[in-house]
Amino acid sequence: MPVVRALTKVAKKALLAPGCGCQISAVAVRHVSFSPRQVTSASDASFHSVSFSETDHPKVLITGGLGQLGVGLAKLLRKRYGKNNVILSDIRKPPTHVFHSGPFIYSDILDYKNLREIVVNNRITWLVHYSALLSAVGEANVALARAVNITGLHNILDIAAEHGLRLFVPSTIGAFGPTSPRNPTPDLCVQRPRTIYGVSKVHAELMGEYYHHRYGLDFRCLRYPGIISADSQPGGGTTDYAVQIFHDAVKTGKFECNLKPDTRLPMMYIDDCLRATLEVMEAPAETLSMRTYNINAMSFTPDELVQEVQKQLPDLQVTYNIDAVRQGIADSWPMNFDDSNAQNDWGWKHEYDLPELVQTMLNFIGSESQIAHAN
Ligand SMILES: NC(=O)C1=CN([C@@H]2O[C@H](COP(=O)(O)OP(=O)(O)OC[C@H]3O[C@@H](n4cnc5c(N)ncnc54)[C@H](O)[C@@H]3O)[C@@H](O)[C@H]2O)C=CC1
Ligand SMILES: CC(=O)[C@H](N)C(=O)O
Repeated sequence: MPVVRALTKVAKKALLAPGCGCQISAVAVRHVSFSPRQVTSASDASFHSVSFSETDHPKVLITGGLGQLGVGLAKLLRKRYGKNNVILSDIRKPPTHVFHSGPFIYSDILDYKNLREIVVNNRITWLVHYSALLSAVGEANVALARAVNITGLHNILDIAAEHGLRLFVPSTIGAFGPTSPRNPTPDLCVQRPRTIYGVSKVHAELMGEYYHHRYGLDFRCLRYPGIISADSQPGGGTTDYAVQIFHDAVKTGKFECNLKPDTRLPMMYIDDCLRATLEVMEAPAETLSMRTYNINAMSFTPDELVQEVQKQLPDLQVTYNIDAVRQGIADSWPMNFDDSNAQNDWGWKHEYDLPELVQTMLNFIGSESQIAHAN
């Protein structure tokens, strides 16, 4: 079956799925083979370039891949689809071990033509779009955050639509604001975030869903909680304290927390986050009643985290020096996340709660620091 016809069939099916805005299906299906961006070559203007057969391994490109999450995701996907089928990209220079662990390529998401060239030359079928400025660094540089998180996303959406890619874009607890229900926060509710990061992520959710309905783009999005990892550093967010505490506890026995002790936020261990990403990317389209899902694991305050860490390291000393910007952001975010739709639709279930998280983090960082001392 020619690819455009097949895609039209898929788009029709998607449009007829529950929650899909069926009343506009005739219009949307009629437009499914048009590219959202005017391109110079007529051959680029439809979904002809790459077709993804379910029996093949996907060919994956990860943007912003040198941040907290990208290297871990590449490792997981390479194990599953083969080393050369997953390309990491970023604008930074990769550390030696990352450079030697599989394909890496320079890609600035603000350079549309370069991005298109990478997708075409490498016959990319899945795109995981991780490039972003996070909440705290975004507030410190709004113009750059707007460019990377909004203009960059437009490039990604257009390239994904033109080349028939399956596109994953993460959203965040930061896509909610002070007028959202905070305990728990459901998938569908008021979203009026007060950070450029949150505004850009709501924009990404809405644009991705619009391209899905309008052009048949296979857009998939998870709203991540704050992610906690041992072997990668966070990139300037509000939830970073929950990673830093482990490093400081092991290395110095002292930790200065920049959020108030009773600030409750949803959090997740990185292995759960990356597995959820893989699972939603592999989920059959017909199981997805929505295209943007909350995912949840645990929820804790700095005080609760400190108490759990002190069960292992009783001498840990903690002081509080509140960062007004981060505290303001945290006070506007969800305290608990409702992920029942992800559980019901594609079987999401987290594995790590607070005790397992703390044990795993301390084991990892403790053994790393022993190795460092021995060398
Ligand atoms: N880490 C977390 O706790 C959470 C992360 N997320 C989302 O997951 C994604 C990945 O997050 P992290 O790895 O933590 O972010 P990060 O801040 O650690 O890494 C982002 C990467 O984007 C790259 N980048 C910046 N400008 C770029 C450009 N013009 N072109 C290409 N790359 C560019 C940076 O060099 C950096 O390596 C982001 O979209 C973030 O919003 C969502 C919720 C929680
Ligand atoms: C929860 C996030 O999106 C991120 N970690 C941040 O704090 O900005």
